[in-house]
Parts: sequence; C-alpha cells; structure tokens
Amino acid sequence: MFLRAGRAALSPLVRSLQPSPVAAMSTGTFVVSQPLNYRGGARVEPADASGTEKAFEPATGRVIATFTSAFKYGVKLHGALPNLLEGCRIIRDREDEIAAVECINNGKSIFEARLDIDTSWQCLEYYAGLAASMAGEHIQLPGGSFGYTRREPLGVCVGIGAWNYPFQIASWKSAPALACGNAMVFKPSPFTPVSALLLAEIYTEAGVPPGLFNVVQGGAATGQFLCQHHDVAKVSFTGSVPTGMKIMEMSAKGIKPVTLELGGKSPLIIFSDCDMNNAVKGALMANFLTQGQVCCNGTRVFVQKEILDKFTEEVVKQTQRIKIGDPLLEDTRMGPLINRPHLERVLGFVKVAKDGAHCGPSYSGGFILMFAANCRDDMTCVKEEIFGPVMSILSFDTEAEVLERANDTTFGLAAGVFTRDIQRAHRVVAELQAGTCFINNYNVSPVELPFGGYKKSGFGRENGRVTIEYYSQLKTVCVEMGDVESAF
Ligand SMILES: NC(=O)C1=CN([C@@H]2O[C@H](COP(=O)(O)OP(=O)(O)OC[C@H]3O[C@@H](n4cnc5c(N)ncnc54)[C@H](O)[C@@H]3O)[C@@H](O)[C@H]2O)C=CC1
Ligand SMILES: C[N+](C)(C)CCCC(=O)O
Repeated sequence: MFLRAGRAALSPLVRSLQPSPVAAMSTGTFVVSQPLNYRGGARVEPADASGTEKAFEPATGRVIATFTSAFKYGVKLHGALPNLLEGCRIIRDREDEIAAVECINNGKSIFEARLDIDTSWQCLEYYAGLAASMAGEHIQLPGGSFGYTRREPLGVCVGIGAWNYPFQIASWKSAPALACGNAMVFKPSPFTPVSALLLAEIYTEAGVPPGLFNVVQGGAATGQFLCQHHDVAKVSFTGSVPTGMKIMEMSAKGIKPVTLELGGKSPLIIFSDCDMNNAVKGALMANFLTQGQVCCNGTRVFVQKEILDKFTEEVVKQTQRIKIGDPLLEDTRMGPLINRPHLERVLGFVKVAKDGAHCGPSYSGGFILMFAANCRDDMTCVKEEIFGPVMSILSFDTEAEVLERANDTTFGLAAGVFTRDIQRAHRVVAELQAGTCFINNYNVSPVELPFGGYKKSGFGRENGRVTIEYYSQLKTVCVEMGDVESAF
C-alpha cells in the first residue's frame, strides 16, 4: 500500500525569461489580455461572438484569460508551401517562453513542458524536410502509354485538440497539414486556449501566408460547427472516445476523412528477465508524465510473479521521490491535475480501487499521486481510462496468459514490454493489439515514428512519413501515347 502527495509552497519563478509580451511569468501572476482567436494572420475578436469562457491556471485556480468563442469561419487557400524551417527556428528561440505558458495553463512541470516544445519544433523540422520530397509514382503501361500519381492537398483541414498537450497537439496536426499544402483551422480545448496563439504568431512571423493557420476558440458547439462546415475537407481530432464517435458521425455526413487519436488503457508487461532498473523507470514514464493525463499511458502494469515484490518495492521508492508542487519550479516533476472536476473524477476511481486493492490516495489542492498494487483485471481502475496519476499493478505467470489479458480491452493505443530476451520481445509485440508498441522503454516520441491507435483508440496516424497520406489525396493521371481504341 503506497501513496505520496503534497503541495509545495507556490513560489516565484526563478528562471529569468527573455523579454516578450508574456515575460516575467511566475505562478499566480500570468494574465492574457489579447484576443485569443487568430485569423488572417492576426489576433482578432470574432465578429459572431457566442459568449465568453474562462481559462484557469491549474496550480492556483486563478482565471488567466477570458476569451470569446466563435461560430463563423471562412478560410481561403493560398496553395503556398509555408516555411516550416523558419517556424522551427523561432520555436527553438522562444522555447522557454512557450514552455512557461504551457506549464501555467496546463499544470505540467516546466521541465516536461520544454520536452513537449522540443517534440513540437522537431515535428516542424521533420515535415519541412518531407515537404520537398513528396512525390508520386510513374507507372509504365503497354504501348508506351504510362500513368503517374501526384499528391494534392485536401483543402481546409480542421484540427481539434485536447488539453493535455496543447502546443504539441497543435504542432503535430498543423505541421504535416501545412507541409502538404493545406490550410488549417485549429480549435484548442477551452481549458487550454493560450499556447496555440503563440504557434499562430510564430507561423506568421515565419512568413506563412495570412489565413493558412487559424485558431478558433470554443467548446463542443464550435467543434461541431467546424466539423459540419461545407468548406472543411478533413478533421483531425485528439480527445475522448465519446467525442471521437460524434466527430466521425458528423464527418460521415460530409464524406470527410478523419484522423482520431482517442483514449487508451494500455498494458505494460514486465518479464522477470528484465533490467529491473530500466523497467521501473519505464513504468514511471508510462504513468506519471503530465500528471498521468496522457492517452497512451501504460496504466495496466503486468509484472511477472517472481519479481512482483521487488518491482513494487522499487516503484514505490522511486515514486516517493517524485517532486510534486509548483510546476514552474525547475526541480518539480509533477504539478496539479487540469481542474477540480477532473481531480474529483480521478479520486472517484481511487475510492473504488481502495475497496479491492492495496492503495490509497493523498492529496491537497489539485495535487495527487498514487498507485494500486495487487489489482485484478475486473477492477474499475484496471478497466477504465482514469487519465490521472494512478498506476495499477497486476501480476502474471506466463507469456500466453499475459498476452490474453493485455489484449482484453476495447482500447488499443499503446503497449510496452520489458525483457532481455530479444525473441520474446518481438514475439510479444507482434501479438499485442496496439498501434504503438515500446520495447524496453515507454512514452518516448521520436517524430519520425507514426503514432496512433487500434480498436476504439482511433485510426489514422500522426508523425512519421505515413501522415502525409492523411493530409493529402492521390490523383492518378493516365496518359495515352497511341490512338484511342473505341468500343463504339
Ligand atoms: N490519442 C491521443 O493522442 C490523445 C487522446 N486523448 C483523450 O482525450 C481525453 C481527454 O481530453 P478531453 O479534452 O477531455 O476530451 P474531449 O473529447 O472532451 O475534448 C476534446 C476536444 O473536442 C472538443 N469537443 C467536445 N465535444 C465536441 C463535439 N461534440 N464536436 C466537436 N468537438 C468537440 C473539445 O472542446 C476539445 O477541444 C481522454 O480520454 C484522452 O484519452 C487526449 C490526448 C491525446
Ligand atoms: C508525448 N507522449 C507520447 C507522451 C504523449 C502523446 C499523446 C498525447 O497527446 O497524450
């Protein structure tokens, strides 16, 4: 039975930031006063404002922005390929400032926010390279005739984001969309409306034509409006399964392709021949990034019986060392959950888990961290996505048994295996029903690798070369070099 929590005294940001409109940020002081919709290359108040919403700083509960939701939208395509490399350079230059905004609005630690900004500029850099190498095929046909294919943009793509990786999600969607010659209208989660605006301004500064990347603020109604809009050619969505179903239904009416990055309840399998030190670090990476609010987290940790006690003991030891508190402090590794209703939802799972497993929560304010040992597969905390810092540990005997249990879920986003036996590692991942599998690591995200799910975790991919296919359409050109052989 183990738990650990606490709320550090909120203290001023010690890092000094570059002068900028949002400089000198420290916990409890940051306020955004500029408009949060972005259109035609500038921050604007929408003409068709449908009411205002508030955005909060999770660490203090303070309002940091009051913003206007929008409902009308028109975007023109320019057919210009944007300079993503320059965007990448600006993000790197402004990394500290963007990370601080992300940390304040989301609650994740500044340390982690910087890693997210790294994977964001890496994504722009990657697709800047791919944009120049996009090519079709040349196919020879009888009689000297031939055909070729060309990749063409889809048009205006809509990106709808969740609140857990606000800047990264906006980057992972917009970079491939723009690299393929599309325009994008991005709607962030109303909980985290701020950092997408920084990305929009960076694109403009990088010379991206006005109107190519736009930000529309709002909740479900704005999202629905965008999905149903007749000018929209594609929707890429990151969020929950129930919303994903609605997005697919709406898109089906317009025969629009969708990419769905949805939830998960991923297995992490630890065999007794693993490198224990790495396996424990892997389990922490699989569960506690962004306060556990990560879709691909390996929340069902299956540990082979021989090493269960030792592994559990080590996980507890290292979990107790995680520094919880003010997310803007350099040594903090875990901040608050996104908001109080979400905290209460997570605690609800914990309460139910306590009846069956050896565990227990401890919290104060928005901060909590716990795990449940000796879980059973039928427990609610093992079956349902919690989206919080709650790791469930289960024991197993054999490879065949653990594979069956690992796959016994309607989700299929990610999975992991720790073992020193290379044959077993590949045999096991081949059997795992998950779109993204890790061997001897977890939750690393090289942008060169496609990311996405199986089953109810969605379809389509983000990152990697293949994502070009999700943001473009293939035109086939058939060329006759002889005479027409008419049937008439
Ligand atoms: N697979 C992945 O990459 C990720 C999946 N998620 C999943 O997202 C969930 C948490 O994120 P939330 O923001 O709470 O999810 P959510 O589904 O409530 O909201 C996601 C986005 O959809 C918008 N939205 C809500 N209803 C809509 C509707 N009817 N039509 C159009 N748009 C609508 C929201 O305003 C928000 O921008 C978790 O279940 C998590 O697993 C989160 C991050 C990454
Ligand atoms: C970056 N990573 C792999 C930890 C999570 C990305 C998916 C998400 O948005 O939850």
